[in-house]
Amino acid sequence: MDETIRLSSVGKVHGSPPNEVIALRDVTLAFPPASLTAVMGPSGSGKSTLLQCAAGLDRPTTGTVTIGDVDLAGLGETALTRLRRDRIGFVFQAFNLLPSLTAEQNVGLPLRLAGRRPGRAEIQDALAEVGLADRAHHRPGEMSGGQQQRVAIARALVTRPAVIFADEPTGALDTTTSRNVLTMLRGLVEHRGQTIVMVTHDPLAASYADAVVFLADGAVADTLAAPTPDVVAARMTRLETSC
Ligand SMILES: Nc1ncnc2c1ncn2[C@@H]1O[C@H](COP(=O)(O)OP(=O)(O)OP(=O)(O)O)[C@@H](O)[C@H]1O
Repeated sequence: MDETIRLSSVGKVHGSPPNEVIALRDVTLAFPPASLTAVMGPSGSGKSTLLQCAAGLDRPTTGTVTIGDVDLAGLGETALTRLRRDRIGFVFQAFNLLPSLTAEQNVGLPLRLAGRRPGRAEIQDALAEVGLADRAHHRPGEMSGGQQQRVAIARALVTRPAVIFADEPTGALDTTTSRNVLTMLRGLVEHRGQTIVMVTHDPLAASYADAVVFLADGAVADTLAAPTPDVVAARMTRLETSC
């Protein structure tokens, strides 16, 4: 089953006249299965809006978003909520784990929200995928930042989503820990065919991606395959100085 995520001529206007802000302009992109895509761009260039529209958290003003052959615009609120819950995983800069729950309970949360009693094996599998099989009974406060982010990634994986959207997943981590988390994300793409779309400001993080999409003023300014940190940094500098 082809589960490519496609944005076709997506535009997004926030607010209403006279305070309209055009956040996305005619964005056409595809995120193919088993790929890691980095989304970069200056502050206010539309990265978060792009993620929100691609994830069905916000509806585009114009254009379409499809996951495989499902057009998100054709879904009512209930169906869209179900699609987000079952087919999309989210990872955030601040981990967003519940502090009073163990790693195992945090990872099981999306299944509980879907009305299912989580199976021990599926939670253990998700924790093993992020190298934390032995931490199932620890609470977030008993783990390092990198370990907490790995629990959050296990939580995103547990529903076997078509795509994981990650908003600055290494933004709160030091360089060494970031590298570990990025290597792990890369491994999920290579070994289990996971599709991941990651917003980042960090050229090093972007260099782990298969492709980088650069946004400027709401439009795709450039794309780069096989990125290296130096080339990414140079393109970012060029974009930041031209806006
Ligand atoms: N709810 C909103 N209402 C009005 N304007 C908004 C809203 N959300 C975003 N914007 C505007 O849309 C534009 C794009 O914002 P967005 O948050 O997508 O950018 P970004 O690239 O993620 O920025 P940053 O890197 O600073 O987080 C900005 O001009 C922003 O001020």
